[in-house]
Amino acid sequence: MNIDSIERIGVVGAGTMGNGIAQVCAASGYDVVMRDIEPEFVENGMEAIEDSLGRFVSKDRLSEREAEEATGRITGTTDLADLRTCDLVIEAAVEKMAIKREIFTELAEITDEDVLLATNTSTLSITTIASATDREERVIGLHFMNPVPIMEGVEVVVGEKTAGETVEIAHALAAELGKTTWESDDKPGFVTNRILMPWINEGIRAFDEGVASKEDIDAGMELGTNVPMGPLTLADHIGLDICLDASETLYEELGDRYKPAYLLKRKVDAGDLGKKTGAGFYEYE
Ligand SMILES: NC(=O)c1ccc[n+]([C@@H]2O[C@H](COP(=O)([O-])OP(=O)(O)OC[C@H]3O[C@@H](n4cnc5c(N)ncnc54)[C@H](O)[C@@H]3O)[C@@H](O)[C@H]2O)c1
Repeated sequence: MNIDSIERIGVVGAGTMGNGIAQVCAASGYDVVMRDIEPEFVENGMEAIEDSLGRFVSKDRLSEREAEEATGRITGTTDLADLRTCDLVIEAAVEKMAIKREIFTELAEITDEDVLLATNTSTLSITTIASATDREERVIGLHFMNPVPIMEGVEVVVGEKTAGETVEIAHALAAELGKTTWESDDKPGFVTNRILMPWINEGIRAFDEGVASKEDIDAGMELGTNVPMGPLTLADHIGLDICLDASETLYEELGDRYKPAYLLKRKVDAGDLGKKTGAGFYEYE
């Protein structure tokens, strides 16, 4: 198995992330089979893809024909067995360990043994998901960012038993989709959500405790720290259920993370205050 042998990609889940992943795969020339549990969810996913491709066409970033061809490469289904001929599967169903494990067990049963199984989980352990299969070395985290067609980054998450070859294919696939990757070990929340979720929760808490209006909390973070969206707007974009599931996993695994970091105190005591002293976490000329 190598990147050139991948022609057909299965996507499990047709929600916010699943339909975005299906879209970028199809727009990059892959045949896609997208599965959800109800016909209505599959239809909604297909509509979201058509709308999104339409926006690319109206901004001259895609021709009408390319958009039509991309849509034509996607088949919707409610039957997981329709993914049996896929060369690689990306799971983007709900953020529940029991459901993901069930899906992975079934995927391992229906697909060829060398097929790579990736999960888009935000926080859950790749190793635990992989252990529901008989091919742990071929299971990996491919954590796309929302909205998938717009965001350039993909986090590659390496489980305890993920093989080097699987990691290589994951990076190569992301590159084929026009994405840029970074790698994380299989630790709760990986790089992104381990840092993002406490930030979102602190924004929600600040609002709840009357620090400022929700508009002013978002404006403060946007204008004050140069992020494109404040925490409350971003939480709405991600989906509050997804944020809660992710936060619960982090809380369960990592506990109270709000005390000043030990390393922060040590750096300050050492006089490494950042750019102004020439060294902080990075070194400056
Ligand atoms: N929303 C985000 O910003 C974001 C970003 C990165 C990763 N993720 C992760 O991506 C995954 C999907 O999140 P989402 O935001 O697309 O959620 P969503 O609620 O929009 O969509 C989830 C979809 O999965 C479907 N589903 C449930 N059980 C299924 C099954 N057994 N088989 C197939 N489909 C099933 C649901 O019907 C729903 O349509 C989660 O693991 C989430 O943590 C989300």
